[in-house]
Amino acid sequence: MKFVQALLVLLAYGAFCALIVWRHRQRARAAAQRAQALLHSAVPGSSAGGTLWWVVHASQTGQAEALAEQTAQALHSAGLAVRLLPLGRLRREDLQGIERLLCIVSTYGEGDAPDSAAVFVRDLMEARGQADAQRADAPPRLEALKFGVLALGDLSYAQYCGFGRALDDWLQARGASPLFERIEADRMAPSALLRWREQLGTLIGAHGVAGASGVADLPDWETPPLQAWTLRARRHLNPGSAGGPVHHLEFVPEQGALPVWEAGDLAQIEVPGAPGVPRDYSIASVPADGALHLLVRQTRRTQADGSSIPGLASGWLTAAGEHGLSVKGRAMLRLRAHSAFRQGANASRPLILIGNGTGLAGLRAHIRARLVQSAQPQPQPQPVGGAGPTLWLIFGERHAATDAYYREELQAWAAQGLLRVDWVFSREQAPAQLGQRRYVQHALRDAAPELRDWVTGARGQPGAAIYVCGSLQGMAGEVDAALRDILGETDLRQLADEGRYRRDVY
Ligand SMILES: Cc1cc2nc3c(=O)[nH]c(=O)nc-3n(C[C@H](O)[C@H](O)[C@H](O)COP(=O)(O)O)c2cc1C
Repeated sequence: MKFVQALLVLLAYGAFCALIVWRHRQRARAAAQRAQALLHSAVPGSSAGGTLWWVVHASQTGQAEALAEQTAQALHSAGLAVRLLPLGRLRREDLQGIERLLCIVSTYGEGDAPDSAAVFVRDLMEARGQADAQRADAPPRLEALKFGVLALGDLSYAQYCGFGRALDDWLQARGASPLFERIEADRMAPSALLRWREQLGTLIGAHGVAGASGVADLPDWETPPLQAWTLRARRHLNPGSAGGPVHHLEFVPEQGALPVWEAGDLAQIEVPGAPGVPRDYSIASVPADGALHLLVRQTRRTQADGSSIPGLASGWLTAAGEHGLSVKGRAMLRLRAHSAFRQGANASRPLILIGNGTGLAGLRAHIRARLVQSAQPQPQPQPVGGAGPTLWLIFGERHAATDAYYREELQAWAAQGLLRVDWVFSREQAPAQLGQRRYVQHALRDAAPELRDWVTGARGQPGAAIYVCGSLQGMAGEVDAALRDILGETDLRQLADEGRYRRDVY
């Protein structure tokens, strides 16, 4: 009897959990569908005069993009006509006809625009030809435009909110007038996001349709809560390395099933010593791996007396004991969709994956996603041999003996013909070549003809997409220069515009 009762309770609990998961998925799907409906398409609004509200985002890791989706949704729910798109897709002709514009933009590099806005900066913000306003490339005049800017940034950078400020200044210099003072959010500060929301409320109050729902009714506006995850395993991948210790970590949720994410997404982790300042890490696995994998290098901070101690977040993640996270210990974590680095429309293209150091994490997730896909039964027999692998990894580190992370699995996939791996070790040169270190950009230049074949589709496969993950300093800039030389400036720009050149750099 007791057994039956227990079974019934268990079944009821199981059904309850399933319902919660189902409702959560329904809501997430509905939110994604709403955002999709707004993307690139004007939603017919019933506002007086039918003014179209343009909501644009410039985002590297998706925070500005998510806030722009929520902003667009709020306006739409209030009965306003809305168009949502990346700032990089805003054309000169569009801009000249716009009356209302809301910009949510982050800052990267040293006060620069995110990659997706590079076209806008180059073609519009840096346009010369002031002397002759009739010229096609003259900076536009925007007297009819009223706009608002939400600038995302991080106060620890010298050029705080550099791009948001530059965009604001540029719009005003072109004759546009601000609807309200620029709002700056230091590391997504809730107080700043609240001010943005209040400004939206005011705009909606003034322009929205009576009776329509507005900001207050919006679901999913808040950042999703952190969840408790358990560190299931940790492995030191580079003992004896000249570089900082690199660890492979595996997390599973403390309760419930593994949530869904895609290759390219990020995990945000809050470290006990730094509440409210979560750190982003590229996820190195896909859900089919059964756990969330991270690749973390222990960094060191120099103290006032010249001695160095482990970095707050990386130190905690990579050490057990009192000041660290032990295996079976708990970490508070949330997943962040990073649409700019997902496969998206590149799902059936070959991938060229370029990175260094722990940048291998994001690239490994893409490789694993493809292997999971290829392991599933295919409706059509896949072409065997002939055209060769559809994944090409070009990975740079220091020493072959210590720093070839995931060597066994990568080599196994290479042996199966699924993957081409080019290892580039910078400190393996013969003594005579010392001082001429070899990095991924050199490997790219050496393989230029093959790279062109991959990208143009000359191998009998669709043209490849290029993904770069790793350090901005040194690697990403040099890789970009090498790609420009190999493929030509215009073609590389075209690839970026088509979403076939994507970067996750830090
Ligand atoms: C490599 C890197 C460089 C950054 N440079 C700056 C900067 O110069 N100024 C600034 O205010 N914020 C800077 N940030 C912080 C981002 O702007 C901030 O994290 C923002 O919330 C990211 O939004 P997104 O997810 O929409 O790209 C930088 C972040 C990274 C990872």
